[in-house]
Amino acid sequence: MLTTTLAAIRPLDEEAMASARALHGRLTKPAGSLGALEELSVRLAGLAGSCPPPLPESAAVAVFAGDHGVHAQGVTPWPQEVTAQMVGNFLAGGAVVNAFARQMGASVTVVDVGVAGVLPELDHRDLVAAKVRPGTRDLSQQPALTRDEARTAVEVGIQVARDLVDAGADLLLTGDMGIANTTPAAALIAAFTGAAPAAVTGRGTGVDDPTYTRKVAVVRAALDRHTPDPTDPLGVLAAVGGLEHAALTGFILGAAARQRPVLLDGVIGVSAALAAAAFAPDAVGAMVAGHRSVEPGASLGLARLGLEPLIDLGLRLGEGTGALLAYPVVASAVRVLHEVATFDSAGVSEK
Ligand SMILES: O=C(O)c1ccc[n+]([C@@H]2O[C@H](COP(=O)([O-])O)[C@@H](O)[C@H]2O)c1
Ligand SMILES: Cc1cc2nc[nH]c2cc1C
Repeated sequence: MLTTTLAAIRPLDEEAMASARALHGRLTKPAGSLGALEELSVRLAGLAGSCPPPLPESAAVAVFAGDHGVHAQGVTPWPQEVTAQMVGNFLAGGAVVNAFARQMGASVTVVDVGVAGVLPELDHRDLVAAKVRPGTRDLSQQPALTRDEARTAVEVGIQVARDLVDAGADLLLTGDMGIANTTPAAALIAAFTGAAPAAVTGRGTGVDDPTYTRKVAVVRAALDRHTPDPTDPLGVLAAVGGLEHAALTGFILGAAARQRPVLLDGVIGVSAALAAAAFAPDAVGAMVAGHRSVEPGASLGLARLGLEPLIDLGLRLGEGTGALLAYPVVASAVRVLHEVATFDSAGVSEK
């Protein structure tokens, strides 16, 4: 499934992009006046292979949840059981992602790809039960996952993307939940960019100074132990990744293979995007950076991918919340190509 997905990922369609650029030049606005939205809409035309590209009308967030053996190293102040408890909160509709999704008219799909704790007794109809294993191993001591486990998690993400697209989703949004998951995200970003552990490691849920120092040391120790090879993305994900990071990698690849844009949320989505780009460089064409997380690794990773985030509100929540806030910006960028009059049709004089 991974191999066929990678084979289906194509470069952007240059002809559709040229048409979109030409159309922008005829619309009733000064050339370039929509800033980043213009190039975004051009790219989406290239992804869809048509101008205008389809207006996104059915956005779907997938929140991939997993736990982390590295939690044992004291890299976060939160107890591990919060991951399972928040999955319960997502299913009950009580989390920030649910509130934002209702605001934006998006669906929320919760995927248990590796929660260690016991999920609360709830209506689980909205839960995709795809646990690869109950949490990763401690990446500072041993590989977090076997290659087989990492591949299985990637394929969970591909399948979720396929199922959402088959059900009518035309825009996919990354979401994540996993106490301690900013530690593997930092390690992945360091592995793929070559940046120093201190440059990519952030304060996650809000760690104090001693915890931050420990977290940087843990990321450094993991990289020293495994020396992950950035040209072997499955090996990197297995050594220092997480189950939700691996599944998100597959989710992004699955979106790209079906020519659907995928809006990246925070640092976990960005770390997965780097892995996806290592599998298939053309997958970057499907990626849209939703927002700039305050995690330093997120900015570093986006710069490496050549992506500029659409919004910057100082968020560091995860769940898909930053991606959701950017959804109306993406839809507006495309709507311009569908609805705005040309100078000719509206009888507006050109300069
Ligand atoms: O999206 C982000 O950039 C982001 C930044 C900081 C924290 N988080 C969320 O917080 C959790 C991980 O934080 P931590 O400190 O336990 O590693 C996890 O559930 C993430 O979704 C997410
Ligand atoms: C309460 C809580 C909610 C979250 N949502 C995403 N990560 C989170 C981490 C915590 C701790």
